[in-house]
Amino acid sequence: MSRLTASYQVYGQAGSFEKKAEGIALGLTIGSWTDLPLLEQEQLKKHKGHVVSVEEFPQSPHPLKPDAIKAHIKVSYPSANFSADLPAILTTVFGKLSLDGEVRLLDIDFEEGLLQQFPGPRFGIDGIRGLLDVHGRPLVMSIFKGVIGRDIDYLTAQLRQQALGGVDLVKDDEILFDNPLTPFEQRITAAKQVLHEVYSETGHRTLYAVNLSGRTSQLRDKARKARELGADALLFNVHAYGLDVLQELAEDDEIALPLMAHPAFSGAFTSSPFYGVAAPLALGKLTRYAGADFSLFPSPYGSVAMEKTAALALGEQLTNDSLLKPTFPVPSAGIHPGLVPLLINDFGIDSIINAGGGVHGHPDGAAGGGKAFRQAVDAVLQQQSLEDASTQQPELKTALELWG
Ligand SMILES: CSCCC(=O)C(=O)COP(=O)(O)O
Ligand SMILES: [Mg+2]
Repeated sequence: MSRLTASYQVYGQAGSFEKKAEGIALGLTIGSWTDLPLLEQEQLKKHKGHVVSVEEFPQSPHPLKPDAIKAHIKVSYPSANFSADLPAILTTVFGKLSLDGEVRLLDIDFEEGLLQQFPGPRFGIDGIRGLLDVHGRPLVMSIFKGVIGRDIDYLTAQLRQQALGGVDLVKDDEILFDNPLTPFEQRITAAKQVLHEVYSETGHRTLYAVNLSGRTSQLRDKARKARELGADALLFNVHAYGLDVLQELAEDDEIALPLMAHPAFSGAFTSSPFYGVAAPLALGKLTRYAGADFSLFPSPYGSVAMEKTAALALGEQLTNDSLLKPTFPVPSAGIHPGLVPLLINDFGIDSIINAGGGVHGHPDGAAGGGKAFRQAVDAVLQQQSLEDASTQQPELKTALELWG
């Protein structure tokens, strides 16, 4: 019978972890069974969790509890216990356990048969590159900024400047919801027109990811309408809605648009070193399994930084060999052109350089900001230092003078 294996981090006294692990394996599956008649025990055994391993780390004491050390526990669960969907899987491996003191879900290992039940990205990295016809370099994305309370003319003017800067994608800020000044459908049609104009003038193609928002029951129809209107991609605050909602959108052939997962709200359950879910699992593996073509997350060196090993592991989960297509890693927040060499070094060419303030805050405006990023990318690919490249590239020079 196939099984699913979950890895946990716990703290406790050395030597206490086998019992703790058995408690999890039993507690999350058949509960107490020892007092039941033999026949029933046999029947229930098929459904019991198994302790796979227990590893103690005496060199990692708890920072606040003198007696406690860290341990990793692995428990496997029979797939007969759950249906093949993320709500059932998450409830099985970390349902009530998530409420039971200092325990953190580090990873879930899906066997191939179970993994095949998940869609993964519809487009993946190659599919997105194909839409843009951009290969061999990281993509550059910018974010609308300061458009709340502004009308559609303001939004399209800002979009035009971003596209003229040569960025490959522009996304809504995740905090722009449906509103009377820039309604969802009008954003799509107006953006389409502007981006077509820029393409006619310059030959440069930019895609726009509109924020799919509102009540869950409306999302499918809104997303289908977006497709009818010619939307390029959908931004989605997946962790505010839940991964299964993303999966529903990803599997819908009448939507069939690239899906961009925003990390909003995920810090609430990924940030603690003691509780919650590890970011590489939540924003990496599971976001990919549920069907995101892009996953945004805090880079290790921007304004909202994620610890570097976690950010690198997250990028790895999005792109490693799998039955499923890879998801574009989008390390974000506080990004400026001076960080491009680090970003490419850490996340590779198959990643997206994403900036809001680093584009709009450029003294030459958003067009200048976009150009500075593209110039920084070209310099890195030509193995030139940004300083050297900036002698020939005025927008990059200005950005480096401003942000370093
Ligand atoms: C925390 S990752 C999400 C990035 C994001 O949504 C954003 O608005 C970043 O803006 P910035 O001005 O920091 O580039
Ligand atoms: Mg944002």
